[in-house]
Amino acid sequence: MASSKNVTTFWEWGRKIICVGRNYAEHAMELKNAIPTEPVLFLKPSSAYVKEGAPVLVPYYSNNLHHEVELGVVIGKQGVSISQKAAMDHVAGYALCLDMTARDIQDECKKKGMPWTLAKAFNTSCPVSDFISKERIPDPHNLKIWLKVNDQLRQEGHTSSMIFSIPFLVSYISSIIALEEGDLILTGTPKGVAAVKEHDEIHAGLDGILSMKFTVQKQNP
Ligand SMILES: O=C(O)/C=C/C(=O)CC(=O)C(=O)O
Ligand SMILES: [Mg+2]
Repeated sequence: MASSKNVTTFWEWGRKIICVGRNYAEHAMELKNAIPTEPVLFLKPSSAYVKEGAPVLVPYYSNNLHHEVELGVVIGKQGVSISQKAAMDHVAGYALCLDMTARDIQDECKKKGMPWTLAKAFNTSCPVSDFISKERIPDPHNLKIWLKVNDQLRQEGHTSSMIFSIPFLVSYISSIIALEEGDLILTGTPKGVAAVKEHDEIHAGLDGILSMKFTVQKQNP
C-alpha cells in the first residue's frame, strides 16, 4: 500500500539502519581484519540519527570515538529476497552518513565475543545529511567521499572501491532482513578512521553533491 509519508525525511520514520562493515579492503586492513568474503552486517536503532545543528555525543563510557564516513542508501520500496537485477528499483535515493564508533568498546566486544551494540548503536551514532534523490546520483559507484576534522583531511575514498556493490548488498540483506520504505543501508567506510574529541568540528562530503558539519560534545553520564 502506498504510504502518505515522504521518504525524503526517512530519519523521522523510526525504520531500520542496516550497516555493512569492512566493505573497503584498505579499511579492513587498517584495523587488521581479513578482507570479507561475505558482507559483515550490524544494526543501529533510529534513535542513532542526528541532523546538522545538533551535536555528535561521545558516549560517557568511551575514550576513543572514531569517525567513519559512509554512503547511505535509502530504500523506497519494500521487498524480501530482491534480485540484484531488481535491486535499484527499491532504492529511492542516498544520504551522506557517519557511522560513529566507540572503537575502544568495539575492541573489548571483539575480544569477549560480544555484539557491537554499545560501540555502534548509541544516541547520535548516525549523523545524516539531507536526502539525495536517485536522479542526482546516476552512478553511486562513482563518488568521491571525504571527511575532515578541524579542516584536516582524514578520509578520502571512492565508492568504486566497495567490495560488495549496492545491488549485491540490497539483494543479500533482503534475503535475511525484509527491507521497508525508509530503511537506510550504510555501505561501509573507506580507510582513515580516527578519533575525535570534545569541541572538534567534523566536516564530511560527497564531491559535487553536498557536505555537512557536526561538532562533538561529551555526553554526561
Ligand atoms: O572489525 C573491526 O575492527 C571494525 C569494523 C567496523 O567498524 C566496520 C565498519 O563499520 C565499516 O567498515 O564501515
Ligand atoms: Mg562503518
